[in-house]
Order: sequence, then structure tokens, then C-alpha cells
Amino acid sequence: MSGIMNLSNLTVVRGGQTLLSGLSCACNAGEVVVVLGPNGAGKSSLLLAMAGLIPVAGTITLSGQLLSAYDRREICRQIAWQGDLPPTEFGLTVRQRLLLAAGEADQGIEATAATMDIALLLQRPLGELSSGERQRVELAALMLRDTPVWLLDEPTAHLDLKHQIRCIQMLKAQSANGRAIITVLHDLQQAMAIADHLILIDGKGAAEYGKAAELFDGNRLSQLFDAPVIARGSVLIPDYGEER
Ligand SMILES: Nc1ncnc2c1ncn2[C@@H]1O[C@H](COP(=O)(O)OP(=O)(O)OP(=O)(O)O)[C@@H](O)[C@H]1O
Repeated sequence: MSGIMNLSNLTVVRGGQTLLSGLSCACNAGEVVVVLGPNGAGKSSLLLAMAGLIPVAGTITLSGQLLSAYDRREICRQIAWQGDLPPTEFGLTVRQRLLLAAGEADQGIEATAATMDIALLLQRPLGELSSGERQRVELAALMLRDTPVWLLDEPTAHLDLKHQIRCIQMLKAQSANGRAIITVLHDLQQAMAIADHLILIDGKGAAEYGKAAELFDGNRLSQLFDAPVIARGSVLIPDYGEER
């Protein structure tokens, strides 16, 4: 395999529990890998492993070198991370948060703020924003960092429908511009809209990697989530039962 990030025979153990074992995959520039699986399966743990933040068995390479051989600063130059909303201490405004992400050059801040629909929030303190507004700020901060790899843990969390769509469109555009994006998602439609490849983690220690077109299958996803997933035309949706 020859992606910008390659996992080979990866095993992740946490709290004495094997979350996944034997996972091999290639994450290529210009492609989106979506990680799906039930709560507690190990999706966030896999991203932490890919950022070099928790120990693993097997190998992870980044730009052709072992991840374990990089220092933290170089990993940060190559990988950007979006996880839970960070704390809002220090009284930073939105503009100051974005300046920190952009490395003090304010080039691109206005355009990025427009893309994430936060232009009117630039002077506001982060601590006064709603969760969805803060999530949009964090996505804008991500866009301002010039890293080839993005590791995203539920980037559409907290977002209303308009901004979920905007986020998914932004991820498509970023991947078309050459970023390698590995993202955890819970929404099947969002996953279908952007995934080139999928990593399915089943919560029992098994993980599977493959082309999205091959792994998006109602039976397979029903089994994965232990929940009914039905096909409506070419779209897979959760079965909530009869409509009222
Ligand atoms: N710091 C930790 N030490 C030990 N075990 C942990 C730690 N953090 C998480 N775990 C355990 O590892 C397992 C996987 O957690 P993880 O957060 O990776 O799941 P997830 O698939 O991202 O779940 P969710 O969909 O709920 O966000 C869980 O059983 C969790 O309890």
C-alpha cells in the first residue's frame, strides 16, 4: 500500500480490551476514509493511534516514514486534528483563535470564516458561543492549518442541517484539493456522500477496510450497528419503524 498514511497489521488495545486487530489500510491524498462503528467500538481510539497519541502494535507510516520516528512537532506539521470542542479559557475571540491556527498570518481568515458562516462572529469571545457556533470555528481553524492529513472525530457534531451540509461540502472540496481525510461519522447519509473507503470497527475486536461502494450494504451495516438499516432506492437509512 502506498498512501500518505499507511496502517499495517494494526492492533489497538485500551484498558486491557482489544479494540481492533489486524487492520491494514492506505489513506491517500485526495481521498476520504470514513470510520464507522457502534459507540465504544474504538473509532476515536483509532484516530488517537493514527496521531501517535496512544501505543499500538503493528506499523503506521506517514509520508513514507514510521510515525514512531517523528517528533511531536513534525507530526503536528503533517496532521491536523478535530475532536471534542476545546476549552474556552483565556478569553480568546474567534478571530484570535483563527489567528493562532493560521500561524499569526491573517491571510485567508475572512474567506474561511465566510465558508464556515462565522464572519459575523469574529469579534465574539469563544466562551459566549453556542456549541454549533464553536464547532464551526474549530472547522475554520482546521482549514487554516496547512497539513496534508486531517483526522476528524465527528466533524458534524453540534451542527444544524444547513451547517452539516456545508461541512460535508467543505470536506469534499478539501479532499478534492489533495488532503487525505480520515473521519469518524455517525450519519450514514453523510458517510455515503463523502467516503471513498470505509473502516468498519465492530466493537468486538474486528476491523474491516475496503472501498465504500463495496462495504455500503444494508445487511452489513445492520450487523455492524446491531440495528435495522434499510435500502430506499440506492440510499441506506435507519429503520425507525412506521411513520406516524
Ligand atoms: N483513556 C482510556 N483508558 C481506557 N479505556 C478507554 C479510554 N478511553 C476510552 N476507553 C475505552 O476504549 C473503548 C473505545 O473508546 P472510543 O472512545 O475509541 O470509542 P468510539 O468508537 O469512539 O465511541 P463513541 O462512538 O461512543 O464515540 C471504550 O470501551 C472506552 O471505554
